[in-house]
Amino acid sequence: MPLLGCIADDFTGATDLAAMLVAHGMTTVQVIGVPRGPLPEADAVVVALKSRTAPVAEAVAASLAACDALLAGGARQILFKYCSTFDSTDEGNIGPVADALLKRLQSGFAIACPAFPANGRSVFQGHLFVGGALLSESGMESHPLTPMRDANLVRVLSRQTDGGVGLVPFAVVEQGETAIRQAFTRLRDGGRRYAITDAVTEAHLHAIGRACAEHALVTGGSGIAMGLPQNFRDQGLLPDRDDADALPPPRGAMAVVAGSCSRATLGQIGLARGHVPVLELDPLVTPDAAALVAEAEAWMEGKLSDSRPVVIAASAPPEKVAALQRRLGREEAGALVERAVAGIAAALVARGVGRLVVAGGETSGAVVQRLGIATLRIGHQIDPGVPWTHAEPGGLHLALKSGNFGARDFFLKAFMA
Ligand SMILES: Nc1ncnc2c1ncn2[C@@H]1O[C@H](COP(=O)(O)OP(=O)(O)O)[C@@H](O)[C@H]1O
Ligand SMILES: O=C(O)[C@@H](O)C(=O)COP(=O)(O)O
Repeated sequence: MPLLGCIADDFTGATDLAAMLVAHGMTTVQVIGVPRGPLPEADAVVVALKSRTAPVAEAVAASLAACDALLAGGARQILFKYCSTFDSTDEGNIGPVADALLKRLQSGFAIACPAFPANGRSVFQGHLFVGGALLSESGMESHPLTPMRDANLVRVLSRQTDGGVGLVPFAVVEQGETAIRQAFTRLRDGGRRYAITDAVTEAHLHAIGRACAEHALVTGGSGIAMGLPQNFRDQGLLPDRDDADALPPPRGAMAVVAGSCSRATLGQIGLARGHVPVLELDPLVTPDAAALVAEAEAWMEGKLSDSRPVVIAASAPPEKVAALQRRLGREEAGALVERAVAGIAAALVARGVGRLVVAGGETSGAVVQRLGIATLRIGHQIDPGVPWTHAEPGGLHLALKSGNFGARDFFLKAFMA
C-alpha cells in the first residue's frame, strides 16, 4: 500500500519526481496513465499523466481519476507534481487541477512550490528563477506549448484560480519549519487557498516538507518531495532503505530521440554531433509524420550499435518552431512532431534498441504511449531529475529527459557504465 500517491502532469516530470523519492529512500513505481487495477507494491506510486497541455476539463478529469485510484489504494497524502518552470497557460492547468484536487480531498489550502535547486530552479519573493535568470528571460518565454512570460508566480497562479494566492517569503522560510507552519496558518485563516512558498536551498525544501506533514495535498516540482519521506519515517511507516534504485542489467543497442526544443537539449544535440551519428530532421521541410519516420528508418540502417548511441532529433531553434506553428497551428505542429518521434522510437526498438533516451516531456509522453508501456521501475539518476528506468512490458531501459535537464554531454554520459 503506497504511503505517498503522486499525480504528475507529464511523463518526464513523473520520472524526475520518482527519482527524487527513490533518492530519499522510498521504493517508487511510475504508472503510465490512470491505474485501472490494484496499485503496484511500492512506498510511493507516481501516476504519469499527459495533462500539462491538455484541455482544462480533460486535465481535471484525469487528475481526479488518478487521485481516486491512489486514495482507494491507501495513499495517505497526495502530491500534485508540475514542472519546475511552472509550465502552464493563463487558462491552466495548474490552478484548475489543484482546485479540483483540494475539493476532492475536502481541504482548503495547499502550497505551490516548484523550486528544484539541483537544477537551478529557485523561488525568491514569489519570483521563479532558472539559474540566474528570471523564468521569463530563461528561454521558457519561447516554449513551443507553454511560453512563460511572467516570473511572478503569485500573479501566474492567480490567473488560473478563483482562490486567493499568498506568499511565504524567503525571510520566513529561512527561519524553518515552525515559522513556515505559522505562515501557512496565517494565510489559510486569511482566506488564501494557495501559498507560493519561496525556496532557494535544499534545506528550505526539507523544512517546507516537514511543515506540510499534515497537508492532504502538496503541489510543486520534484524538489518539494525531498522533505516528505522523513515525515513517514517519523511516523514509523517507512523503514530505512539503501537499495531503492536497483534495476536489472541493460542490454541491446543505444539510441536517443529528441523532440524538445529547449536550450539545454539543443546544446546536448550540438555536443553529440562531434562524437556519435546524429540525424537532424526538419519538419518545416517535411511536415509529414510518416515521411519523417521513413527518412529516419532509412538513415538508421547499419548504424545501430551496443557500444555508442545514435541521436535522432526533430528539435529546432525558436524561429523554426515559430515558422512551423504559423503554417500548421501550435497544437498541430507539436502533435505532428510528437507522432514522428514516437514512430521513430518504435522503429528503433523494433531494430534491437534496448537503451533509449527520450528528450522532451510531451515527446516522452508520446513515445511511452506508442510503445505501450504500463509501468516504469525507477533506477539511478544520470543527472539530477533524470533516472534510468526499467519499462514493463518489454524490459526496455528508458530515460525520459525533461527538455531543460542534463549536462551538455548528457547523450553520451547516459550510456557510460
Ligand atoms: N521543429 C519543431 N517545430 C515545431 N514544434 C516542434 C519541433 N520539434 C519539436 N516540436 C514540439 O515541441 C514540443 C516540445 O515539448 P516537449 O517535448 O515537452 O519538450 P520540453 O521538455 O523541452 O518542454 C513538442 O510538442 C514537440 O513535438
Ligand atoms: O520539474 C521539471 O522541470 C521536470 O520534472 C518536468 O516536469 C519537465 O517537463 P519537460 O520540460 O516538459 O520535460
